[in-house]
Amino acid sequence: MANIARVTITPGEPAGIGPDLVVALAGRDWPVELVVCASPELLLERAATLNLPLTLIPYQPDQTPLPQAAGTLTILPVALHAPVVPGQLDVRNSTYVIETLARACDGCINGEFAALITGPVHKGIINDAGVPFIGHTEFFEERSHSEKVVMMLATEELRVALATTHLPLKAISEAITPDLLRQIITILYHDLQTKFGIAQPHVLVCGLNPHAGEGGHMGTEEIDTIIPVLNEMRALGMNLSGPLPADTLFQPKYLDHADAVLAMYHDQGLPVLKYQGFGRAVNITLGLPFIRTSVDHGTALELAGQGKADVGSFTTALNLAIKMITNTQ
Ligand SMILES: NC(=O)c1ccc[n+]([C@@H]2O[C@H](COP(=O)([O-])OP(=O)(O)OC[C@H]3O[C@@H](n4cnc5c(N)ncnc54)[C@H](O)[C@@H]3O)[C@@H](O)[C@H]2O)c1
Ligand SMILES: N[C@H](C(=O)O)[C@H](O)COP(=O)(O)O
Repeated sequence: MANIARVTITPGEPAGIGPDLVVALAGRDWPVELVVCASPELLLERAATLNLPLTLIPYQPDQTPLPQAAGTLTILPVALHAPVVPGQLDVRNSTYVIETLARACDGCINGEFAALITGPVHKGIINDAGVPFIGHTEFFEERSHSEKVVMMLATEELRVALATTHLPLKAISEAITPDLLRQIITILYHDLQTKFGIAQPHVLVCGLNPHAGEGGHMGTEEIDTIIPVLNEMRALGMNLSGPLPADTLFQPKYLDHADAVLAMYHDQGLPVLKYQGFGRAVNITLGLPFIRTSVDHGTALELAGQGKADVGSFTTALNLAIKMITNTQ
């Protein structure tokens, strides 16, 4: 990396394991500056609870970024709205969570930060506060005025992107339109090339229905929508296989010759990915004007403040963001 990059981190839900994981990140040196958008009191309290050393360095945007030394984090303060008890959600802190995401996102859009790494939020409690919130992916899409973004989760061995994200099952068929598929495939293909350095990606595309529709006898979305769009995109030079039956494509025979799988919906692709690599997978938002990676798990409220949370996915998310910064420099 030519210059030291400055990346920003949001710990997510304050009552969850996010703060534990952020404090744990300070257990080693990092080659980038880690600017955490969070309450300083929250991080110091969680470090004390976990008996981990932590010194917070005030964020100074005008200073040249320095690599983060073990035992420290750089802090961009965001005030809590209520005291935090690990494991106990408090609706009053929902807007605090949104404020951390907004500040970090805006800093990425204006070039202040080279990447954003997010800890887990609790979607339910944010909505309970009256703030409509589907997920980080959709929040950053809207805030950055991106036309469309793509959720992709990845381990060292497998990448799974989603055509639709946090939708109820009954809404999925209608959501999979030719325009959506064209947008998703274009972004996936482009970002595999530019952010992952794969010159000619090969993507396996799942069907929507059992047996990829069984020739139209178990659903017609493949014939009506997916096959025509894949043919169109192949004519543009993209290496796409499918639509393949989702129950049998996740085997080495197919995966060994592919760079990513495109699943039609959340629980078609993510259970396979998380079975294969939960705890070391990364959630990446493709199509944003900045790099955003995240953990593969949720808030795990029952583990907060106990020293039992595995920091593997957060560490992998940060390492991948650093690699992506290098790939795009
Ligand atoms: N990145 C995110 O913001 C994100 C991702 C997934 C879920 N969520 C949210 O998290 C909340 C809880 O979701 P859930 O219960 O379905 O999933 P969860 O990931 O919080 O928990 C699922 C299981 O995995 C365990 N687990 C999770 N992370 C762990 C870690 N780092 N170390 C050890 N064990 C871990 C939990 O103890 C639990 O048994 C929901 O509100 C959901 O929307 C957020
Ligand atoms: N769909 C993600 C998962 O299952 O891991 C998770 O809910 C996080 O999504 P966002 O990054 O959009 O919040």
